[in-house]
Amino acid sequence: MDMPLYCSSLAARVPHVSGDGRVNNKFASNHVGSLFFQHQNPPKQILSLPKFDQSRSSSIMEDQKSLGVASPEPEKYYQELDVAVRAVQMACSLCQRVQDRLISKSNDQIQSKDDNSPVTVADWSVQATVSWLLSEYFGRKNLSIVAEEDVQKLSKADASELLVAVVNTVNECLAEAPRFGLKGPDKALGTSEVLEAISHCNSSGGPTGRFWTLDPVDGTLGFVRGDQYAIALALIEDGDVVLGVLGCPNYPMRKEWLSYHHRYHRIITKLTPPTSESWDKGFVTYAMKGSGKAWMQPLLQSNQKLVWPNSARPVRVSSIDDPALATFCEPVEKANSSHSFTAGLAHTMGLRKQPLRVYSMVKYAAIARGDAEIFMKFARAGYKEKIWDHAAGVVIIQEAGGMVTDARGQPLDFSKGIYLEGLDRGVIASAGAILHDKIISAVDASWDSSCL
Ligand SMILES: Nc1ncnc2c1ncn2[C@@H]1O[C@H](COP(=O)(O)OS(=O)(=O)O)[C@@H](OP(=O)(O)O)[C@H]1O
Ligand SMILES: [Mg+2]
Ligand SMILES: [Mg+2]
Ligand SMILES: [Mg+2]
Repeated sequence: MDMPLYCSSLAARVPHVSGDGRVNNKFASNHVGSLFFQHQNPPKQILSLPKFDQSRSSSIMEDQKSLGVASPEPEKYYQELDVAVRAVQMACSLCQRVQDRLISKSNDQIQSKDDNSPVTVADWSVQATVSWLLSEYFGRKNLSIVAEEDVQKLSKADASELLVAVVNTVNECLAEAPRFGLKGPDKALGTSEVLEAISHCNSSGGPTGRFWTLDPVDGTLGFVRGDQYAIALALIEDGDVVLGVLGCPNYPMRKEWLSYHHRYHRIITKLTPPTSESWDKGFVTYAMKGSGKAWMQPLLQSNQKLVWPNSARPVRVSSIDDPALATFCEPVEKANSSHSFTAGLAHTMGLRKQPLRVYSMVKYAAIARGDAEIFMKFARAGYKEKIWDHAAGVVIIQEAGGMVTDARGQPLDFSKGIYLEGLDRGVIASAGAILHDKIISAVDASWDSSCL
């Protein structure tokens, strides 16, 4: 039986890092477990690290060798991965609560940004919560985060109700931190602390050093429609995505329900709407670059405590390489990706199944866990893809055995700031090289006659 990458608990002793980045040695008292070891020479910000199981590490490294995967330093990112998975679990729980409220009563917690795209209490609240947690664990001073949202709208005079809703949602979520094995604040955060946590995520990334990238709610349109959405967190070092964590709170138990759309279900799927019990399954999937493995763990239920590895199991891409048997997914909105172009590609390469149109990076998760074989996105000319919309999904698919490139077969470049600069035409993800080559050839054959 495969084991998750590591199985220590972060929960035992956590340094308290104050707002200005100083560690004040105040350890959490309300944590579960005690599997920590003390570093001989503690690094500046982090005084304790999760216990690293050396015997497990060797077997991971052997697995990697047999897969031909170059092994990086195995324990380098374990603490980051541990905090990131727990933070995304918390964010999933936050989003589920907010989505339930949004769906049950229409209210003004859905706003439009300047580009007319939606943003909600959940987008700002997740960004504040994850930013606050990362600051606590890794020190605010050296923490760089590139994330989607800013405080412009929230800081306006007429947004006071919205801001109160965000502050309350953040505090409601952070109060639950101990259940997820993390330390929350000693007292509820004030408005300025919440705004500060959101606006701290204003890094612009780049080719050197380490930064996180966060899409607090990816597929906000799906989120407000009660449909699929994802929470995406990745760590990028010297331009490479080294960790990816994707929370998919509405991922259904049966993959057929992925194509279920609340508004159109009768016409499109002819499936009976799933009950909330079976619909709201969800999971968090994650991977560390070079490990040769990707994992998924179920969402924590309201009566549970997160005990690592929380029943994690490995995920692997599909072995299907015959286009006639493959399923491809793409964005729901035509405005985000040309459906007519992908329909032409599908015809050219012999894809027979109907496209699976799903909101958000859930599409990346679907490929990683073998529920679909291809993801394609061809945005209109002039649109520049942002790093937070792809980083987590890319490393998870790659470690699960799949491929992600642009339409020239080049890797996506996360080293050029907030955009995927130099992206050739579109993003293609697949379960393996045979399908991938066929898609790239089909794009080449169809591109000149397309209107993109
Ligand atoms: N015009 C245009 N073209 C291409 N892409 C765009 C465009 N506008 C927005 N976006 C980005 O698409 C993200 C949502 O992607 P999805 O795959 O979920 O699209 S869809 O809603 O299913 O159609 C969405 O992410 P979120 O804003 O986090 O939802 C955007 O970053
Ligand atoms: Mg997004
Ligand atoms: Mg978003
Ligand atoms: Mg958005």
